[in-house]
Amino acid sequence: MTDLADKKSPGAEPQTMTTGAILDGKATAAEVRGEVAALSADLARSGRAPGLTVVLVGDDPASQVYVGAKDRAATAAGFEVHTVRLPATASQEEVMGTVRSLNEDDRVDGILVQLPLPKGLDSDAVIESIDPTKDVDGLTSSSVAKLVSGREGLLPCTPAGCIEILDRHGVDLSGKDVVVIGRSMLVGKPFAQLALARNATVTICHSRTRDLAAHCRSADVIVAAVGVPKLVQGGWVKPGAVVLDVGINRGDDGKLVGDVDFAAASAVASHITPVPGGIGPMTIAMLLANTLRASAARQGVHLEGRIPGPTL
Ligand SMILES: Nc1nc(=O)c2c([nH]1)NC[C@@H]1CN(c3ccc(C(=O)N[C@@H](CCC(=O)O)C(=O)O)cc3)C=[N+]21
Repeated sequence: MTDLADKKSPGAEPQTMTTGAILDGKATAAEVRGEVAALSADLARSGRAPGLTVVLVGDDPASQVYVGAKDRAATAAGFEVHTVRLPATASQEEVMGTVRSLNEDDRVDGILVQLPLPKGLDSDAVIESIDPTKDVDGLTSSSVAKLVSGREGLLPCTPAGCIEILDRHGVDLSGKDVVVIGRSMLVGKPFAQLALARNATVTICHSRTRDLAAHCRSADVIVAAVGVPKLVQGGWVKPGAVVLDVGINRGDDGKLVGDVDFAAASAVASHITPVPGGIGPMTIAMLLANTLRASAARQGVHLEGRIPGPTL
């Protein structure tokens, strides 16, 4: 964690405003990945290393970048990683057939189908075809049902990464007013469920919300996950609030920008995640943790309690 107050030049006026601490997702994710790598080595000694297969359909440039990052991180953690590449013209049956053969492959502990799929493919049906015990993205209806009903299961990686970075910095959600901006199945809805399980009071805002700024101004924690560059302004953040920026928007200059105006929000927030270097790296770290968990379960090895990441 970097305290912004440390960056003052010598002799500067003492800071009277709330100074935000940057929640360093890159460093926190590295810590998680190190723990996963050590457990992965234990597992490899007693049986075999965790196996992750990523299914990439088409040639979306952003997806190529993300899949490359997942592959490198999983390889560095000692996993057996494979990427199955299918052309953008692949049929529904070809994609689902690929998933079914991975379901039956004993060396594959985790299956991740990179989203979004090319137009014309039914991604819900593809996701549903994943064996729930191998659903390291936590997106199948089986995983969603477990999350909503409070039973242990594989949690979606981005929301899990949000909780994990808070846990590792001593930020407790119990009793807090949490505002989630965005209602996607990948982030907004599952994060709201996790925050609820941590006893937060949760409001989910979306495109039809009448006064988003007012909701944000009253929030103790803001989670921005809509994909609108710099939507959350500094004046929307209550002094001392916690801000998690899940937005990954590519600007015209090619640079990444989040859903939060970081410069303005970081002056008032108590803790804030940057983009890049915030929730993105945590997402990948949680994918590794989920794959490790799935692999230990498949191999009948009890690592529970030692695997990083939130549980219900
Ligand atoms: N089935 C599926 N599961 C996913 O989890 C999934 C997906 N599909 N489709 C796309 C989104 C996006 N996503 C990211 C993961 C890491 C970074 C990440 O590490 N970003 C770096 C920067 C990377 C860069 O420079 O482009 C950072 O924020 O610091 C970003 C985005 C996972 N997703």
